[in-house]
Amino acid sequence: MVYQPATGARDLLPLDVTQKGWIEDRLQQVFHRWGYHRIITSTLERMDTLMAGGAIERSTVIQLQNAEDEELGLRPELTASIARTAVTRMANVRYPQRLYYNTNVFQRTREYKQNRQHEYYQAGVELLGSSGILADAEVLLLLADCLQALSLSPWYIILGEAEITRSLLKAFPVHLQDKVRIAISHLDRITIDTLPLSDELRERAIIMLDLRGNPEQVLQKVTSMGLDQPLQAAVNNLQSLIELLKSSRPGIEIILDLSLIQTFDYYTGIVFEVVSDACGQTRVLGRGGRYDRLLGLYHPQGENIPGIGFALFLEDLYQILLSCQQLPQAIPASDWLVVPESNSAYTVAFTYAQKLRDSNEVVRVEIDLGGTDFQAIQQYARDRSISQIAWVKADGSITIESLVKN
Ligand SMILES: N[C@@H](Cc1c[nH]c[nH+]1)C(=O)O
Repeated sequence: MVYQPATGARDLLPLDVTQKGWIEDRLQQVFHRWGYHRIITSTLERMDTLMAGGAIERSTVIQLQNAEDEELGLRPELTASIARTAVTRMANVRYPQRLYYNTNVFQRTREYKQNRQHEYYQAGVELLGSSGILADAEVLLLLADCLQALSLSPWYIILGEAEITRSLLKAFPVHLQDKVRIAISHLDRITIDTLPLSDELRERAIIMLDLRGNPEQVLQKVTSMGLDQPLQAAVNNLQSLIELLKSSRPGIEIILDLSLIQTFDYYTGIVFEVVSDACGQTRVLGRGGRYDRLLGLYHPQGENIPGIGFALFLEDLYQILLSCQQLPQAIPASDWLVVPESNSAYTVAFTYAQKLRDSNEVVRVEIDLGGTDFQAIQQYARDRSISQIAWVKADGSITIESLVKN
């Protein structure tokens, strides 16, 4: 019998881990440079926590049952868990809180008409306790820094605003809102033409199809739709944010898309995706947005604390960086192979290897475990790109052999 991993689960081998680590290290450095601290929440959550935001479909969660008969699920994303932790476990902290994570998530997808479970990795940030465009801009500029740290140009941000989009959709009959939304987000003019809408509403849907592209033009178009005062204020806010981003990071590419709707539905302000066209691939590398009512759902007194964040998808980053040939092609080589030349040289070999390890924080030292001859040991060291062999004799004498790198 061959033991397989669970369907959709994955094992990462040393080279995969090296390559994933290369991405994670760069992202983590950026998160640290912006003053963010890592948080680790539980992989398992109660289903009611996961679903509280009303954002997660039960069927997409991999569920478990424990002895206490609690309904549990594997987290499909991190924002709900971090919101829960923040308001229950970090009750007396000062805001803003700058948190980041780098971890696995699980989502059940219905590929090939089967229920398949899948494990993915995400790295992201949540900035809690600040509303307003300064916090929005911080998170988007931090995202830009992440992309730069991975040298993934060209890339652009697709920016939307959940509240504006929701308000624009409210004009449509409730039972058609979803259809209109999906048609708009798929640029599907044919569906819009065939839906039972009044001429005025059809006209509105067609204008909405066009609310995507150059920010200045889109803002002008939406303003011309005759918005009420709160909606116009949200549009003005978006305009100020875009100006701030453009002046703080000249050259940043933003596509404004007021039909952008995210999978998770807890967003109350800006929503965004980051897309890269680097190395002949177009990929959505991450997404996020502002959620000012989510923490209130978990707060014992229902107090609302604003939040904004994003998640980057490590698999997509990996795929695009692989085609850019930017990822390490091998696992890190050891620096030393310490070879006891006889049974009585074991102690000396361990002592010498330890001395090497203690001399330098990043040195990698292997011990030869015996059973092969001189030539096989040299061949092993060459194959593994080990740069030096220390031949150790029982009398304590050590001969160092440097291998020329090929
Ligand atoms: N958790 C969201 C991304 C996000 C982080 N913060 C806000 N939004 C997702 O996985 O899509």
